[in-house]
Amino acid sequence: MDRFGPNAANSCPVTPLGFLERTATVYGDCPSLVYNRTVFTWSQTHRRCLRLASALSSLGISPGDVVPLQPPPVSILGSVSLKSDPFVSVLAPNVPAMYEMHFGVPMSGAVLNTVNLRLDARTISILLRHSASKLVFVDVLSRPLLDDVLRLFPASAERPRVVTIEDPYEDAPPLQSSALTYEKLLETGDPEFRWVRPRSEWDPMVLNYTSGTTSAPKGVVHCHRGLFFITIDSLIDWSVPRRPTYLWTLPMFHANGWSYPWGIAAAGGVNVCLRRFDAAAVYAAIETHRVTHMCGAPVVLNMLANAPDSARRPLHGPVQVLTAGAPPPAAVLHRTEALGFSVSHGYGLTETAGLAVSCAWKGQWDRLPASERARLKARQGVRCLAMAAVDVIDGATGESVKRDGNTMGEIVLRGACVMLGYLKDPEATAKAVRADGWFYTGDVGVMHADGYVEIKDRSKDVIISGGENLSSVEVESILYGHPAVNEAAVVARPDDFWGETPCAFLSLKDEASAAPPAESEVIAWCRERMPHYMVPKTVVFRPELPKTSTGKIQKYVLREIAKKMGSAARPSHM
Ligand SMILES: Nc1ncnc2c1ncn2[C@@H]1O[C@H](COP(=O)(O)OP(=O)(O)OP(=O)(O)O)[C@@H](O)[C@H]1O
Repeated sequence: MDRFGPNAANSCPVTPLGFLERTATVYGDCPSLVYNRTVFTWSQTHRRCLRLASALSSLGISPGDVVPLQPPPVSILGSVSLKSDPFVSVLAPNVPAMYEMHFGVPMSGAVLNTVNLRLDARTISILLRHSASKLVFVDVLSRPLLDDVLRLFPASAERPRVVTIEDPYEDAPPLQSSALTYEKLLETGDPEFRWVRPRSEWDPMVLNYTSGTTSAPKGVVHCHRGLFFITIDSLIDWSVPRRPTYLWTLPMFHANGWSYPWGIAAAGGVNVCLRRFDAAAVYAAIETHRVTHMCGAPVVLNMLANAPDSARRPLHGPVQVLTAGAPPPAAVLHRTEALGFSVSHGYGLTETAGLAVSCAWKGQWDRLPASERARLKARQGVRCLAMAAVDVIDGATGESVKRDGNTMGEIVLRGACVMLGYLKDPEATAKAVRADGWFYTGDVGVMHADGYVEIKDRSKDVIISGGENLSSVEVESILYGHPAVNEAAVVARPDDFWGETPCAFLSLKDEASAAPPAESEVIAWCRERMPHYMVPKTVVFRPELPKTSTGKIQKYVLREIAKKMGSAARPSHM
């Protein structure tokens, strides 16, 4: 047999950036993006992204061998050298420029860093300095936030150049005429620019900081190859057809919107951009644009399911909703599906750039009662096609746990979309990506007999009561079934006798405010539905539960509150 290997024709680096050119050829006249009254076609989006790449490249950002055809006027761009640190950060909601940057920035050879704009100024200033960003794009409404961020830079630190993204639909204080704006920058770019292809598919393409749910955010770096695989996988796994109408309810700054900016381009779909949203805005956008697809954390499903009648509109047809990012309680899935949404559930991390595992649906499950369907759908599922493997392993032995849906272990993953590593943090990288070939997620789960994985907790959230490991997620999912409960989070409260006991923090639905349940009622309700050791011994009502900027409940904040409560009085009845 001949010995074949890679050759010049089959080993060109893969990248999701190439999807744009193809889509502009096929769907050039079709709408690519809608934002208020602004509508672009795919050929316009393609040219705008090339302009952006060209303009950035003239700032000296590209690897050095690309000469811009029309050098921009120096007076507009000033002088800035981005050669040594090619990170370009952006602080913006889901507006057209944010979408274009997912192509235009890496097409210039730079690495895109989308910063969560709900973070506080201190954290953002740390992230910008950590990534040594030399250029920051900022949404016009976030200018005051960025000013605060820059004020926190030490006097000796180099400040990034700022480019403001204006918005004709928003009232914002006028900018100085000398200010560099996104559109001015684009005007300097060449729409025929030959974009900078990666020299290797392992070249970094994006940097994303994790949500900071369990600790300080970590800078996750992904390469072209990983993003190419996850993008294609995300389309196949969710069965996204050609030309979907996709509503941007998931922030693009959250793990690059699970890689759907590139995915919707690949499918030639319409990106419906929303700067801000609530239930009424989402229902209205679905009706106006005849949305077919949208993504959101379970908190978004909860918002849709618990929306007042005045905010709701009947759905025109099937709307596919993909949820991930936190455990979706079965009760919330059930309620959302009852409204006509077709919900798919997946699991992923910033470190996998999107969904690596999904609850692949089996036809025979359609015949089950709705509550049973929701229970099955709340499981995280099986590996997506492009992933090599997922397993749940015992921390001590490194062996797979029993497939009994009961034995807990750490969820580990292997596949092309696993990150390159954490920026400037070799220690954390080595802890997460180990020599045994697994990426350690830090999530605790079980493997069911049918090969489906289910998350039981994050390792830091597991409650150990009387020596028994107790899944806070399981208790929460039952609490979500209580008719008065809007949101539930269960954390450990220290206990002199049991070590820890479950403490439930609840926010109630608006309609329950007239006759809110008492703590004892909730406890009694739980005792009828779960083993006694799992029943919360304390119930705390709050108007709202604290959340991270990506909508995840901040359990560490609640854990601190529970810790301060000290040990509960020793129960006599257990
Ligand atoms: N379908 C899901 N069900 C349960 N949990 C999920 C699901 N999808 C994601 N998660 C949780 O979200 C985590 C990934 O979230 P993300 O990458 O946004 O940062 P974070 O882990 O919240 O923040 P940090 O790592 O800084 O604490 C997973 O490790 C898991 O705990």
